[in-house]
Amino acid sequence: MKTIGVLAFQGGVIEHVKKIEELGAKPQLVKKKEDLKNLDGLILPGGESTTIGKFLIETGLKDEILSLIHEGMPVWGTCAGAILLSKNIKNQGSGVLPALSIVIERNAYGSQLDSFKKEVFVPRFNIATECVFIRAPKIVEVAEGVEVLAELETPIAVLQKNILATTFHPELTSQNYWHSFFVENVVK
Ligand SMILES: NC(=O)CC[C@H](N)C(=O)O
Repeated sequence: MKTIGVLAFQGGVIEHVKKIEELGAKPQLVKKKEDLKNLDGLILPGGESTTIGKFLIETGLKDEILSLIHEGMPVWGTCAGAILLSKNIKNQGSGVLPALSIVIERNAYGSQLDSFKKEVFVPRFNIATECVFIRAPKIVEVAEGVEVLAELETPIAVLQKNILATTFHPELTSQNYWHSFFVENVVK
């Protein structure tokens, strides 16, 4: 059985845990270095990227996770998680786990009130998936080697080898397409 970690400092943790269980994999809450042992993949949930970033630095998890990602551990950042993974945050330097070759802009759709839901067709799945955007970032540039999996004017889901990032929250819908893509195809 695959074990999928969920970074559990803050944000949409429980929703990801439920999806992992639904798919028959084993969730593992990650709060300290020991929790990273024997993971097949790791999810960085949405929340507030600056807050989660501070926890990553204070606990020393930042360096551990970054080296695991460089060694090929599959990782998926949703919303704030995608910001943490970005090599370039527009006007703000880089994410705390700068592994993904994109430029991302925080809160690019406006305030909490500008949060929205949209069905977006995903060519790789050949189906439209429901996407929930909450104070979402926008991916404004992708480097060569980064595959765009879904777009809503700008890329909203990208894959670079073992790194998946979505600017929306699939864990807040009743669908499992994105979780099963991560667990079955990104985690091997
Ligand atoms: N839903 C989310 O994860 C929002 C991300 C948040 N706006 C940030 O910049 O960290």
